[in-house]
Amino acid sequence: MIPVLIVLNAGSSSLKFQLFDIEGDVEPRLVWKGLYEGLGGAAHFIVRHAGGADLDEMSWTSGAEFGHEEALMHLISWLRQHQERRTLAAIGHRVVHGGQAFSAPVLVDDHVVQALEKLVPLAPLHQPHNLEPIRIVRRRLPGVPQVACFDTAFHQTQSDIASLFALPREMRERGVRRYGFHGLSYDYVSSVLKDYDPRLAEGRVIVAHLGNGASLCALKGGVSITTTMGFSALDGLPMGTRCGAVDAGVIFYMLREMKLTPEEAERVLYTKSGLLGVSGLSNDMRVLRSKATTDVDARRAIDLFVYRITREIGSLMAALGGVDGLVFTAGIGENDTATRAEVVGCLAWAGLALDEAANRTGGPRISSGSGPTAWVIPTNEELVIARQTRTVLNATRAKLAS
Ligand SMILES: Nc1ncnc2c1ncn2[C@@H]1O[C@H](COP(=O)(O)OP(=O)(O)O)[C@@H](O)[C@H]1O
Ligand SMILES: CC(=O)OP(=O)(O)O
Ligand SMILES: [Mg+2]
Repeated sequence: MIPVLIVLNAGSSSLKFQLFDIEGDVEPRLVWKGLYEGLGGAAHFIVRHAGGADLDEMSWTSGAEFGHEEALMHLISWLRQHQERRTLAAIGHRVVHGGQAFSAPVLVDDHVVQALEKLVPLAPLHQPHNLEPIRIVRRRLPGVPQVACFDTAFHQTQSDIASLFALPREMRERGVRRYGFHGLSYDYVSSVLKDYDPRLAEGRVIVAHLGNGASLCALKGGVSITTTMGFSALDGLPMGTRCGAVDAGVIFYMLREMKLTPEEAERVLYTKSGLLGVSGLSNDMRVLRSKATTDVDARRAIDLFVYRITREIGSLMAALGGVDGLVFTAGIGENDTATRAEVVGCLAWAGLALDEAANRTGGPRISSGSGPTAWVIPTNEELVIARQTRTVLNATRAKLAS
C-alpha cells in the first residue's frame, strides 16, 4: 500500500483539498486536487488529476444541508472508493494563526486544539474555518494523525525589533506583536528561488503574495526578515475585502462617533473594505480590470492597490538595504499582467525595467536590463503543507520507536 496525505485548506464556504503520495524519500507527489464550494448552500464538488484533467464532479441542491462535515466525510468515502493500493497516513491542515506558542508545524492533540481556538479572535476570517475540519476528523476519524501547518511560522526569523509594536511592554508580553502571514506561500517561493536564479536564493528578495489576501515579505538568504502583515491578517496592503493598514484612530472614530459596535467595525474592516470597498463593485481583480476604463471607482481601487504595493516595497527595500529581485505570486500576482506592469513601472527609480513581452506570457523572468530582476513564480502552499506534515509524521514515528 502507498501511504498518502490529504492536505486541507478550509475557508468559510469552501474546502480545498489535495492528495499526495509520500512513498519513499522523495518530494511528496500530487495525485489529485479539488474543492467543495458553496458549502451550507448549493454545494459543488470537483476533483482533477494532478495534470489538470477532470476526474469527477458532483452537485447538491441548496436545501441539502451539505456543510464542512458532510464534505469531509464525502471526501473520505470518495477517496476510499478511488484509491485502491493507497492508505491514508495523515491529514495536513493550513492554519493561519499559530500565535506565540507554535513556531513550527505540530501534531494535533487536545492541548493544540484548545490553544488554537484561543487565536480565533486574531484571525476571525480564517481560524474558525481552519479548525472546523480538525475537530470533525478528531470526532469522526479519531485514529488519523493530523498536523497543523501555520502561516505565521515562517516569520519566526524576524528580529525582535521587526516584530515589535511601539505599545507598552505588557502588551508584548500578552502576545500583541507582529506575526506575519502567508508563510506557507513564502516558504514555497523561498524553496524554489535557486531553481530560477541561484544568486537570488542568497540575496535580497521581496515577494509579493497578491491574492484575495495580500502581503509582501522581505527575504534575505531565503528567510523572512520582515513582512507587511502584523498581529492579524488585516495589516499592510489593501486586499480583496480587507482594508490593510489604517490609522488606529479610525477605529475609535467608528466606535465612538459613528456608533458602530466592535463586531460591526470588524466586519467593515475585514469584509467590506479593500478593493471591494473602494470600488463599490467587486473584490475580484478580473472584474475591476474589465471596468477600469469606464468606472472611476474601479480605477481608483486598482490605483490605490498599486500605490500601496509600491510604497510598501520601498519600505521593505529599506529594511533589506536594497533589493536584488522582486517576485509576484498568488491569484493577482500570477495572473494580472497589468498589476505587475504598473508595479514594476513605479519602481523604475530603483532600477527595475519591465520586459513587456515576457510579462505578457507570464515570465518567469519579466524584467530586462542589469538592475534588480522581477519574476512570476506560482505559489504552492499545499506542497509545503505536505512536506511539513510528512516531516512531523516521521519525527513522531521515530520518537515512538525510540
Ligand atoms: N486571471 C486573473 N486575472 C486577474 N486576477 C485574477 C485572475 N485570477 C484570479 N485573480 C485574482 O486573484 C484572487 C484570488 O487569489 P488567490 O490567491 O487564489 O486567493 P485565495 O487564497 O483567497 O483563494 C481573485 O479574487 C482575483 O482578484
Ligand atoms: C492569511 C491570509 O490572508 O490568507 P488568504 O490570502 O488565504 O486570505
Ligand atoms: Mg490564499
